[in-house]
Amino acid sequence: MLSIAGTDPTGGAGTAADLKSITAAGGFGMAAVTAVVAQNTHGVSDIHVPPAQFLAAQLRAVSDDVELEAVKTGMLGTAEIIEAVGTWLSAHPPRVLVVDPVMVATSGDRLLEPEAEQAMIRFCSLATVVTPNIDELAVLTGEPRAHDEDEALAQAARWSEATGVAVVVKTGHLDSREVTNTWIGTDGTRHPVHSTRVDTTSTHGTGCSLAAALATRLGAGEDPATALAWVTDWLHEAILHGAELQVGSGNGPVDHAHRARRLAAAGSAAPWVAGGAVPDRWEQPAQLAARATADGPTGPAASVPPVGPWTEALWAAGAPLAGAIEGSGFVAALVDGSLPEGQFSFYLAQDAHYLQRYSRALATLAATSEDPAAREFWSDSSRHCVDTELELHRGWLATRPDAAEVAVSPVTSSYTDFLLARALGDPTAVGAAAALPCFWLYAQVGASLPEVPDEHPYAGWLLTYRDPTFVEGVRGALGVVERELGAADPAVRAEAARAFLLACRHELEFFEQARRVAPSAVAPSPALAGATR
Ligand SMILES: Nc1ncnc2c1ncn2[C@@H]1O[C@H](COP(=O)(O)OP(=O)(O)OP(=O)(O)O)[C@@H](O)[C@H]1O
Ligand SMILES: Cc1ncc(CO)c(N)n1
Repeated sequence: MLSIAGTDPTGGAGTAADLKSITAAGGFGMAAVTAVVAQNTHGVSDIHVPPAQFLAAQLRAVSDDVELEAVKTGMLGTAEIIEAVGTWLSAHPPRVLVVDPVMVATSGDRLLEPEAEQAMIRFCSLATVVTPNIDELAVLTGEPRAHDEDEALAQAARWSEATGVAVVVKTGHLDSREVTNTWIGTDGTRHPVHSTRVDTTSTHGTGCSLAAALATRLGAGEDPATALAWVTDWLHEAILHGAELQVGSGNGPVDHAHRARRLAAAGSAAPWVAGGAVPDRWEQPAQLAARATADGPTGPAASVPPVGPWTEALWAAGAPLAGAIEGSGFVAALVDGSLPEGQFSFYLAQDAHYLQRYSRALATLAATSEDPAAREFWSDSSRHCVDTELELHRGWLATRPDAAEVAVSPVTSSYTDFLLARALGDPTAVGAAAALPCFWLYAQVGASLPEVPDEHPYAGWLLTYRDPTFVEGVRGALGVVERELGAADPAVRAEAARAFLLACRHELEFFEQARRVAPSAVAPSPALAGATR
């Protein structure tokens, strides 16, 4: 996959952004340089354009040796450069050509000579797809700048029909809470991909990154809707975490590698509970908390407080995981409402599988507990799972048949198999401690907002887990676990603490799993999306 673009020595835009984006999208990146640009996060200070013959020599060096899947062009700078690239492309037409008609940088600096605009407009007709921002779309079409998305879509559709080139309409420059990228096919078909706006100044190079990643996915054979959904989702994460890079003091770059790092961490086979985190024999409550907090973060206070020394020690040991859940991408987006609907649907479909199995684990605890109060509690909870709690799931999934059909995932089955094994094969103190995080940590997330606004897209979910009946259930579970631990042998108690911590970690994995599948696996089919939006 070849990028033909200018440079950015601070790594945020141009060929540097393209190579990082191509890598992130799963391709092998190559780059031919059109212009050497002295720029940083504050803007462009100088541009050196090497002779056009020299670019032609670079391109020949590539095509003499390498067969390309796709080409992306960015900053072309001058009419001579545009012509050199056009000549080379005509001799070596790639299967996929994405043209990002770069004219003006986010900083406002011109990256194309004004007299080269007409050449750029003609050049665009060579493309499979062009990715103009709102201002560039106006230049391309020779029409006034679109005021809103509908106007931009109509402009793009007219231009696309006339030229036979597809357009991705990007609403990044419009003032809206949603940012939508829409693929407009030459026959007028539309594939909208919705994303939420990130309040950030780290958007240097977003246009380059989108175009390069899109070319890579299309070059790999993905259809336009699937490719654009992947790119938009990946770029959203890169923008969201761009500021953490702390690169420059102006408009910073996006973090192209954030997803790769997150997935690498998720793939780690390191043990979830370190050897020695739990004593072999747990004799005194403080033994556990002391070990768990000696070398790690402490975490938030429990929204439903512990009911005695044993559950207090469990919270202290599990609190870093409660903190990790609170700060996880999935839960943070669920709580602030920016979670893509497809991810929520995937999560909820898995949770429906989970609750069916969880209810069996609770019924097992009801059957094996000697204490009549515990028996009654587990039995009520088992039923509550499948009647009341699952109502939420049934309601949501009834209108999303594609999500409702998703089979049980490996993360869901490893959690539920673990719970069932603890309930079926271990002393009841262990089974009870394993079942506790599902109550306790859900109440924790349910309580994260002081108030749930009516228009919150996931209000139903948040309200379920802050409901007084649910919180009462959490207290019930805490009471049972406190008594079970108090009565247990120290070795069994230690097993119970281990099971509790493992279950906390399973909870984190369970929430995060929806961010580890491709958007095409969690979103409704494109046809359905078109019909429902
Ligand atoms: N603030 C934001 N929040 C969420 N997504 C954004 C934001 N800004 C940009 N994007 C994403 O990046 C894509 C490209 O952004 P934009 O429309 O700003 O392109 P551009 O102007 O060509 O970029 P460039 O600054 O590189 O020239 C958008 O379509 C959108 O997917
Ligand atoms: C080289 C280059 N290409 C594109 C852009 C647009 O962001 C930029 N700033 N620099």
